[in-house]
Amino acid sequence: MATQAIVSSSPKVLRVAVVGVGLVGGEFINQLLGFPSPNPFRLVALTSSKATLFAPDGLSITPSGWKQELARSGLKPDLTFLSRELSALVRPGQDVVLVDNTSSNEVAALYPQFLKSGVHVITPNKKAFSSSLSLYDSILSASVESGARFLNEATVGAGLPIISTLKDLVATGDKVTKIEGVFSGTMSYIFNEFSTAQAGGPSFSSVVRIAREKGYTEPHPGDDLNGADVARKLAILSRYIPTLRAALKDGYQSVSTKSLVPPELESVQSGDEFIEKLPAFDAKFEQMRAEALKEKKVLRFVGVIDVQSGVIKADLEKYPVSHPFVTALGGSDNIIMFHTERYIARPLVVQGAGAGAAVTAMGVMSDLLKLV
Ligand SMILES: NC(=O)C1=CN([C@@H]2O[C@H](COP(=O)(O)OP(=O)(O)OC[C@H]3O[C@@H](n4cnc5c(N)ncnc54)[C@H](OP(=O)(O)O)[C@@H]3O)[C@@H](O)[C@H]2O)C=CC1
Ligand SMILES: N[C@@H](CC=O)C(=O)O
Ligand code: NA
Repeated sequence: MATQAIVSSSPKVLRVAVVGVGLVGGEFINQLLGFPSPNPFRLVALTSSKATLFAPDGLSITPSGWKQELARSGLKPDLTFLSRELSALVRPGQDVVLVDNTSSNEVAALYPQFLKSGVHVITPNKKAFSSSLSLYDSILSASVESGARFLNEATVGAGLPIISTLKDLVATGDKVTKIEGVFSGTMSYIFNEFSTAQAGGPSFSSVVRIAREKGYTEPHPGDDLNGADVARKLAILSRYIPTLRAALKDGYQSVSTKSLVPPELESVQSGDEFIEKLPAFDAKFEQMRAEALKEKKVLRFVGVIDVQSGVIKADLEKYPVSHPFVTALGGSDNIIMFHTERYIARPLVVQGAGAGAAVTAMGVMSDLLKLV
C-alpha cells in the first residue's frame, strides 16, 4: 500500500483593525468575536472617535467587555499611528485588514495609503467609492500595486449580494443594460409604512423617527432623505459597468437626485435637531400621499441606472399597488433588478432587508471571509 504524505499547514490568521464602533461597528465586533472555532481572526485594534486600543498579537476582549475597555483606554485615536503600526504587521503569510465602520470622509481618504502598504480594506462606508473618480482610481491602483484587496459589499444593499452579483455578471461577459430598484432601507421603510393603498396613515415625520430608531438611517437622517445615500449607491454600482466607469467624474453629485429635505432644514447639522423640526413639514408629505392615492398609486423612492441612455437617477415615483416595488417589499427591504443580455426575458432580482446593524455587519463579515 502506498504511503500517503501528510501535509500539515497552519490555518491562516488575519489581523483585523476596526475603526468606528457605532451601530454596525459594534455588531461587527460581536459577530467577529463570536465566530465559530477555530476563529481565524485576531482583533488587533479598536478605534472610536474618542479612544483607541491596540495590541499587535490580539486584544484580550470579550463581547460584553470591549466597550468598557475602550472607554477606559488612555490612548487617543490616531489614524497615522494606526496606519504605521498596521503596515509594520504585514508580512508573507500574515494578512492585515482595516475595517472602516464609520461614515467618515477622513478615514475614506486614507484607503490608498493603507492599501499601498499591503493592508486590505473592508467597509460599509460609501464615501470613498462614490466620491471623485480620482480617489476611486487611486484606491484601485494602490490595490493593484500591493495586491491588498478592497471589499465593499455592504455599501449597497447591506448584506445582500449586490456588488458581488454585478461583478460576476460583468466578469463573465454579460452586458448589463439597466439596473433599477429600491436601494435605500430607510426610504423603503418610510414609504412602505407611509404610502399604502389605504387613505390616511401615520405622519411622515413619525415614520422617519422610527426608521432612525431602528438603525436604518445614516447618522444624519437628512443624508437619506436628500437622496444622497441612493445617489452614492448608484455611483458605486455604475463604476463596475465598463461603459459607465468614468461617467461620474465628480462622483454621486452628478447623479440626478430628488431631495425630500425641506429647504428650511437643509442647513440643520444635527440629526436630533432635524428629527425635532421635521413634523412642521408633515402637511406637504400628506398632500403628496393623497395625490398619489387619487391615481390609485403609492409613492416609492427608486434608483435607476440606464446603461444605454446613460441616465442615472434617484427619484420619488408613483406606482400602482400591483407593482413588485409595492407587493414584494416590507420593512427595510431593498429590491434590485439587473436587466442584462443574458437575463433578457426577466431580470435577475435580489431582494431582502437592506439596512440594519445585523445584516450590514454580516455583509462586512462576508467580505472578511473572502480573505481567509
Ligand atoms: N446602518 C445601516 O443599516 C447601514 C450602514 N451602512 C454604513 O455603515 C457605516 C456605519 O453606520 P452606522 O453604524 O449606522 O453609524 P453610527 O453613527 O452608528 O456609527 C459610526 C461610528 O463611527 C464613529 N466615527 C466617526 N468618525 C470616526 C473616526 N474618524 N474615527 C473613529 N471613529 C469614527 C462614530 O463615532 P461618534 O459617534 O463618536 O462620532 C460612530 O460611532 C456608515 O458608513 C453607513 O453608511 C451601510 C449599510 C447599512
Ligand atoms: N441609510 C442606509 C443604510 C444602508 O446603506 C439605508 O437606509 O439604506
Ligand atoms: Na450588499
